Amino acid sequence: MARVLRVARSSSSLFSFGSRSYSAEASHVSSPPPPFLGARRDVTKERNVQWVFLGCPGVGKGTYASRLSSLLGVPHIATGDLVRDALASSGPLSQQLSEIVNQGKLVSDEIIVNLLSKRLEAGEAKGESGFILDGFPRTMRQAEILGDVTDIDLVVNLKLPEEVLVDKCLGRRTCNQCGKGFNIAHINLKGENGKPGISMDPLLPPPQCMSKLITRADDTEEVVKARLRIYNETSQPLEEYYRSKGKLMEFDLPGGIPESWPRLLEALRLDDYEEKQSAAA
Ligand SMILES: Nc1ncnc2c1ncn2[C@@H]1O[C@H](COP(=O)(O)OP(=O)(O)O)[C@@H](O)[C@H]1O
Repeated sequence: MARVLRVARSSSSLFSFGSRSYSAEASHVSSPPPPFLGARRDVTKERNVQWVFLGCPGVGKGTYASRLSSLLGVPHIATGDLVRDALASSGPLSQQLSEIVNQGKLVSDEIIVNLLSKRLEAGEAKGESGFILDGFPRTMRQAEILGDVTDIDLVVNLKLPEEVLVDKCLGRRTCNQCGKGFNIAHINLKGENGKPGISMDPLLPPPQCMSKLITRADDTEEVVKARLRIYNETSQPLEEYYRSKGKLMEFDLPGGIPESWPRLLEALRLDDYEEKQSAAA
């Protein structure tokens, strides 16, 4: 992060990110857009990447953000994980969050900014630099706050047909021992009206995880549909906001991981990244 982000909680209607305070209502965009560094830039020579992943629930943001973060050596920070960690802890915040999350609603900007600030601050203390944000920003207000405190290089918007998203959310499973994510859904959507079909094999767990799979409490059909509706309402302006800054990269996933991963690396001009890294070492 270019600047240290500190959380200084003030009154209930004011919250802070970095040196700035925000009212819960007012909205503004301050600094002019930073220069577009983008994916074409040689990530080996500059500071670590500061990227954002946008996309509907179930699109696979977590999977691709996590793979890229391992490749680029930057932390993958998923606000959904921060919320689930806070939910798992005891205390009043956990109770407050569980009601919101289990209805598929968004938690307040104040709470999410506080959770993210704390996570970034802890990372900085450990010497982390750069990040791939997954699930943040989710609202225009969050995007404006983020833009006030740091430069985002690139926003990757992952896309899948809506019909696929619900099935993918319902197929999600996590091993409660190793923490890895899997998906048991078989997707086979036929192409129509000029749109290509899409098929995805399930991502099945290894035998040792099979009996330890858990499903997220908010991955029920009703809650997933509510999350998709809320995402569509709040994401449109975000896409436009980043598009107007020349930072948005749209990426239609062509299928499952085996087809999509190499194409995503190509789109990010990272297809020969590993080779370049070992040549430079
Ligand atoms: N940036 C955010 N703003 C508000 N709420 C958030 C944010 N990120 C995560 N959450 C909360 O955590 C829940 C789970 O988030 P996530 O794991 O990103 O799920 P999804 O599958 O919907 O992308 C969301 O439904 C929401 O309640």
